[in-house]
Amino acid sequence: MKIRINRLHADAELPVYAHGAEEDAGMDLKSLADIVLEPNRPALVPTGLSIELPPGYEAQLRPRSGLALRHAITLPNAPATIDPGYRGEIRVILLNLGTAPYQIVKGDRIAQMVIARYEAIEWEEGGLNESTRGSGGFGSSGR
Ligand SMILES: O=c1ccn([C@H]2C[C@H](O)[C@@H](COP(=O)(O)OP(=O)(O)OP(=O)(O)O)O2)c(=O)[nH]1
Repeated sequence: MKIRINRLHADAELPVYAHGAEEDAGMDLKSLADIVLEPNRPALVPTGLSIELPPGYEAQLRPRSGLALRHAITLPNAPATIDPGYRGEIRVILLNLGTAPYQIVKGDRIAQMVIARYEAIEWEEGGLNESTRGSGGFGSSGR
């Protein structure tokens, strides 16, 4: 499917699948700025992109596993939600869980974006059907 996208800055780059749409779920998002990530200080990183998702679709932003493993860089709000009605710039909240500052350079791939369908639901109040689990949870079935 086609999704409308705007570059809000001449240097903004469209997200791409690294191995093609058949093999990847996530497209890499690139930073539009040089930013130093200080340990334990969330930073808002611009992408220079805005999109128009059809109703029933969201974009989810997720960490890149390489950055997470090698540099302890994550998205504290992952999976971040980009709503179909949002027309502003997509920005990525990055958090450095390491102990040393980490330099993000303009053009670095900082996160991945997955386009996902969701159900728009209405609540129906009333009796709930019985189930085997019932109200058990939080380890009730043992280790
Ligand atoms: O990492 C993120 C998270 C959100 N957004 C944008 C798109 C999203 O549609 C909008 C609102 O996000 P969210 O609903 O998570 O924010 P909120 O804290 O609940 O604020 P709001 O009251 O604006 O909904 O902000 C981003 O660009 N990056």
